[in-house]
Amino acid sequence: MEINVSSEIGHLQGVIVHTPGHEVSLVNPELKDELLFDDIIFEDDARGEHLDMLDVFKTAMPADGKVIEILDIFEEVLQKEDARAYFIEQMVKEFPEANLQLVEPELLKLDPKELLVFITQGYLKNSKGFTLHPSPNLLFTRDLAAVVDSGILISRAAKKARLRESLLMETLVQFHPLFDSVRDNAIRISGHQSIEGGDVLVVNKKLVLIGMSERTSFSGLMKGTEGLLKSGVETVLAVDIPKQRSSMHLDTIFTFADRNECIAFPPAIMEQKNNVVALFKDGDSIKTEMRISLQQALEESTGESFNFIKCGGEDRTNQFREQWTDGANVFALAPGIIVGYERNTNTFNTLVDHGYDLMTQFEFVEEYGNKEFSPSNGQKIAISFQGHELCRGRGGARCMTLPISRKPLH
Ligand SMILES: NC(=O)NCCC[C@H](N)C(=O)O
Repeated sequence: MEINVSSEIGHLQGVIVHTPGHEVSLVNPELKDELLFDDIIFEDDARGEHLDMLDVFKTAMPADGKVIEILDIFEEVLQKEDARAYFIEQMVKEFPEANLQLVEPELLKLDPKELLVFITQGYLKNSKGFTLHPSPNLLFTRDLAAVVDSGILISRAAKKARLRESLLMETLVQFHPLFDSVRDNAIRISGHQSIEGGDVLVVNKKLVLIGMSERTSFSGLMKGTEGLLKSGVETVLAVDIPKQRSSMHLDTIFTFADRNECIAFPPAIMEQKNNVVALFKDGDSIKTEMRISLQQALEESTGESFNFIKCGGEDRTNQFREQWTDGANVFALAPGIIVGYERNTNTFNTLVDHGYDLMTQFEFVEEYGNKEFSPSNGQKIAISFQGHELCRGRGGARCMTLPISRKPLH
């Protein structure tokens, strides 16, 4: 499969996901805040909801489309002794407080399956009492990297609770053949810098948005921008967003639904002024220019107009409630074909006002499950799926997906 994503909405052909496993059952109420979950979640239902969501993806994708479970490809990588050694070495280095050097010889002896248990659940067989915290946020594969055109930017998580996922992604890119074409030019963020994939939105191959958020530091943003500008992107729009839990990434308050159509959380996007800086290449350095708003910046950079649909509709309380449960975090399966949590009813009603047909996940699978889904030009469908457990991890459909291949837009 060719790695290529040149928009947020091109027909999905390849996506990396993680269906939640036992690691989510290891989040206890005492630890949930440190582990970035807002509640404890029920594993069986979360898994069922996730698998149902994947059914929708598979229904909408072309016959040769691929939904890839990240632990499947990571297990393949861990068959290689040098990959196991590399990953363990990074873990020892990045988590000095965990004293992993004490169990390094045992870690090196683990078979791939046992190592996966250690990575996801923190549990080390035969080493009594030696545990790390689990990795429940692996569910949000979006934040591990961003494919931009035919390159990849590997995230470096801002929070310790997610840093293990960054090492996993780095190891995947280093060792899995899926990433052969992007390995050598991958953009990497080092040291104390941070950037997370939920902050990176690909408008087109020349234009990328990066959120300056709770999770993406200024130097992480600049380093990411430098790499993107070298790789052929012409403009990065840095979007300053509130640094807070409810909007920890740009994609929690802003996503693309169709050509020139987005869903936005009004208070943090539509009602902000002078919150966007355009970054371009200027010889060997980077030039900056202020922009009045995200809408103006998008329109000026593309020469096209954009329609911003309000997450939660007109009512203020609904805007806040539905942003909290990821109403603004939709995932596009194709231009105008989006999925989002069913519970965000006001957002769905607003989408209907903007010409979307509403379908539940079951109606969509029933209608298109036995035939190839080829979206016609101008067709708009908003597909709702149930995620009452999933949404307690504080992420929506876009957060749970790392697209690696989308058809180019014409
Ligand atoms: N792109 C996203 O917004 N991802 C959601 C991440 C949720 C996760 N519990 C976190 O706090 O990192």
